[in-house]
Amino acid sequence: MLTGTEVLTTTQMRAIESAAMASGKVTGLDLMERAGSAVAGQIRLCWPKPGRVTVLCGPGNNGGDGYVVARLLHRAGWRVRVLGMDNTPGPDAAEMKRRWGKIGGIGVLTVQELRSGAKSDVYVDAIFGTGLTRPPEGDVERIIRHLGGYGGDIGYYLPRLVAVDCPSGLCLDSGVMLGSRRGQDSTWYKLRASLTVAFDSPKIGHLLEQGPECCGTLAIADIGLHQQRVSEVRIRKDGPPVTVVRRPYVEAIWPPFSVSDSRRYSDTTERQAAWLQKRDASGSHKYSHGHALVVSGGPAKGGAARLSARAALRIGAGLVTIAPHADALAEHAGQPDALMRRAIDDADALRDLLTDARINAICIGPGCGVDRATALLAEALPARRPIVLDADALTALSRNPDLMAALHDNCVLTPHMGEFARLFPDLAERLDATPLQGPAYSKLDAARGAAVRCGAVVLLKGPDTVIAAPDGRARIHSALDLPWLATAGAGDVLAGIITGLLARGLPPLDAAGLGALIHAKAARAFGPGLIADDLPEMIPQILRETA
Ligand SMILES: NC(=O)C1=CN([C@@H]2O[C@H](COP(=O)(O)OP(=O)(O)OC[C@H]3O[C@@H](n4cnc5c(N)ncnc54)[C@H](OP(=O)(O)O)[C@@H]3O)[C@@H](O)[C@H]2O)[C@@H](O)CC1
Ligand SMILES: Nc1ncnc2c1ncn2[C@@H]1O[C@H](COP(=O)(O)OP(=O)(O)O)[C@@H](O)[C@H]1O
Ligand SMILES: [K+]
Repeated sequence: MLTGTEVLTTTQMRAIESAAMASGKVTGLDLMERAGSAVAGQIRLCWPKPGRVTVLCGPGNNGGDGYVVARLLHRAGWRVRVLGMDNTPGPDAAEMKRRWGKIGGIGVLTVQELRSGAKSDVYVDAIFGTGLTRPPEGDVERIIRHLGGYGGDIGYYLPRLVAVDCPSGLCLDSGVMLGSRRGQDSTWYKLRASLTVAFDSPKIGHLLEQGPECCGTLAIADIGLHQQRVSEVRIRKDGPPVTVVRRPYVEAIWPPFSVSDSRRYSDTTERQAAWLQKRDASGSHKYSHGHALVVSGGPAKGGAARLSARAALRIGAGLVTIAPHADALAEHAGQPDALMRRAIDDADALRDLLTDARINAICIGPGCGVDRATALLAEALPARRPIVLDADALTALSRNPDLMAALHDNCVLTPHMGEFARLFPDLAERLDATPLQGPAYSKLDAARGAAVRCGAVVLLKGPDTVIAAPDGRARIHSALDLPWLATAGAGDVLAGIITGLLARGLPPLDAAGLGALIHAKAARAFGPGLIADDLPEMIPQILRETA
């Protein structure tokens, strides 16, 4: 269910590039020409009238792409200034530098040089790309700070920064600026490109943490590496052995803020849409769409679970039962009438209820209370039914190693960062450390590490939601355009949507991925002013619009 676009690590990208070259069908120079040509093409699409451009070229192949951009924009009538480094680049970059050298000069890549002369309409950042290994320092650091607006005038009115592959300093495996403290509004530097042109596929760092904000609009250019998008690679007889490691697979199911081609993301087929809308022949009566049980808590705590239950109903679970403590049963007498109610006071009562094998998905945590969640999880987990653990259930887990050990691959954990840190403190600590080396430890690494450790699907919530399965498959859902989704109860609704999808029979990773997508689409469709109660009510519209 749901096809996103494949996301690569920088190692995978390099392996694909090497395999392409080893196949003899393409040279490094060809790829560099195509990459530079894609960037120049995007610049001309965005700003058709030739103007002044400054191209900043670094020491490696990213810089090589920059020299191509300079040559092609010059040919298109732009007034081009190039600043580069006095270095010994690889042969392809050296050749592109030489070709540019026949057309124009190369200034020194320093802030003084950048500030001298006429201002440009467009600045092209071709300093570092996938080869960044450590925080920028020296002249390069000063240039990046300057471009980021901390160093002077250019940054403050620099609307047209175009990044080649990524804004320099961004680690494409994690989405953090190397050397910059995570999670804080960095006083270090933060480049904000208006356009980033990357090659073949998005990389992890384009989608996570600071990546989307720094990249601006993300355009993914096809540079003809399709033949390498298979796991088995044929090598020329005399070529070096190349292995392309392409599994486990990571997918982006929603693009960050703004991409040039959003059709690459979150496709549902006609058959999947029909299933979501119940137009197919999958069910003839309510039980064929499953029976979800949403465990609730004691008196005055029922709102959260009711949000979950309402969402499970709206996403199409055939039946939903809310199960509070008997003392709170009366509170649940109101809307929606479609909801069934059944008191559960203790683990014995839950065991009785679970003798009904038709209950095929459970949601536990929202408004449940930690002690109650602890007791009921001890009963529910060994039943091995699909189950979503959120809120108080996650706190219960973090306090009870026995419960943690009882998790299984039908479980979906939905922690936000605070809950994640309680559950997996060592992983959270690694994430919190200032990244000084690339590839930096990422949210994806953390979610995957957690999923492997606990043997369950882990959905780490945030503006960039990462979902990982114990077998290594993962999905990334970036929703930076939805700050209004950070509202009380939004997580309870998400837990309910996922529970409903589990009840309808989706496997846990798919239920979590599709749940995150529908949840965000509902928030996007409602817009600012959203409260969590609005989210379930938007689901019918989202289902209708699913193509
Ligand atoms: N993959 C593809 O399909 C294609 C890739 N292409 C392009 O190649 C780019 C990758 O090129 P790349 O590997 O040469 O690395 P790049 O980003 O230029 O930087 C590496 C250089 O910087 C240096 N360096 C690193 N950190 C540093 C620091 N903090 N401060 C100072 N120096 C630092 C590092 O030196 P070292 O770490 O060895 O000391 C090395 O010299 C990729 O982003 C894309 O634009 C396209 O041309 C064609 C298709
Ligand atoms: N800035 C943001 N932009 C987009 N989505 C966000 C943002 N902050 C949080 N979210 C999403 O909102 C939901 C909040 O869930 P949670 O933290 O559990 O809140 P609550 O416990 O109040 O329900 C999650 O789905 C999360 O991914
Ligand atoms: K760059």
